[in-house]
Amino acid sequence: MTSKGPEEEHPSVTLFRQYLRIRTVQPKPDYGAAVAFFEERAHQLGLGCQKVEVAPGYVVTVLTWPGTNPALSSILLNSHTDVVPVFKEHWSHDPFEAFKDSEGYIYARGAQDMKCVSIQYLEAVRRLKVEGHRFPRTIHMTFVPDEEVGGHQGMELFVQRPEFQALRAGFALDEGIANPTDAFTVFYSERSPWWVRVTSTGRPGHGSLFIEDTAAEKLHKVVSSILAFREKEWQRLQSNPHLKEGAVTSVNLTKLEGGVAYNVVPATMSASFDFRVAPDVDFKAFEEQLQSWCQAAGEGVTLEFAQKWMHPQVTPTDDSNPWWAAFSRVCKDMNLSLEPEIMPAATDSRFIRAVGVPALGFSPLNRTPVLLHDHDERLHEAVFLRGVDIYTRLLPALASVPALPSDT
Ligand SMILES: CSCC[C@H](NC=O)C(=O)O
Ligand SMILES: [Zn+2]
Ligand SMILES: [Zn+2]
Repeated sequence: MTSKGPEEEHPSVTLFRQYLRIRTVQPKPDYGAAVAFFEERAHQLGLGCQKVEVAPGYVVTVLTWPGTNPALSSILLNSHTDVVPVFKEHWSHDPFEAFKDSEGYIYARGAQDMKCVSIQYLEAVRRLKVEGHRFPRTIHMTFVPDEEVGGHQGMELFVQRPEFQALRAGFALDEGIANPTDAFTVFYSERSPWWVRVTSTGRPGHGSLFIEDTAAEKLHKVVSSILAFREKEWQRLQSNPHLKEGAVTSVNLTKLEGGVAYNVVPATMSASFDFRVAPDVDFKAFEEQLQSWCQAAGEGVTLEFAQKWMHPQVTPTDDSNPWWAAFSRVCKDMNLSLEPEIMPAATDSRFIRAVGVPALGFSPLNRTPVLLHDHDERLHEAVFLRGVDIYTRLLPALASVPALPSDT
């Protein structure tokens, strides 16, 4: 694939690169610049623009293209504006310069996750508007803060607000993950994040003695139980070619804390785990399992949750779901092959589905190595532009889904 010279760059690519240069990087994203960028887009495209401050300094920007039949529920196109931090020394190019190499690869934090999608939505809407189309259903684009740190000051608050209700969303698209093959991955559910800290307390004393009932011994037991469970889930995934990563429960030990000196046996130690619980798990039984591992380790071992998502939802991927029918029909017509999966990580889709709005996680990026959150995150401009084509076909179909019982 060759790229055009800068003077011939496709204007959608130029806009994408402009957005990539806005430093909405955690932990201190420049949200003000992003909001101003989308307000400007609304102005240029002749779209409605609403700013909803869900928490001080956390604004959700909503761009609206009204449909011809306001009685129908709307299509929600969601994207988050923040991006994860970088390790600059590991990048071939400045991650906030949106450098394009001679082959057409654009290097930038957010190139895949998910600034591409925000601009692809906008450019598809622009094309359709320029061509003079109108569709029955209203299309809302929401640009939300805070997803990369859990969405608690973003979509989680927004879905509870009257402004969200007023959008009357019937169906949503949100982010997916790139696929290195010819196929496109589409996510119909997500694993639930459970962040668990196990704290063990025990007898302290001199480091030279055989102290009994130490915090470390008991913590070790819990760690062993949990890592044995991890191995079991890993084997289950490995041994069944039909299972994808998101269909089993994963866990990683991500933090160990405690201790003050080599020769002081500490009274407290803790271990933190990032669990991602598969949607078909019995959540109550699973929590009891965690508690019983703690109890089995001995007295004084407790657990607390830093995240505990309890509302997994599945968006049906069969023709009983008219949104899926419309989505998959377009993909079929365009000869795109789809791989429906459960999202291994957590996105804002979980908040959308939890308030009863069916959602698909879809980033139209095939033939692209998975580089989200990685060094040298990049996207080829041709793949980006193909994604605009795909939304240009998807939006008319979704915004023309005939009236549904749920619309009334
Ligand atoms: C559990 S809130 C954190 C959300 C985060 N989302 C994207 O990476 C994730 O770790 O999945
Ligand atoms: Zn993302
Ligand atoms: Zn991310």
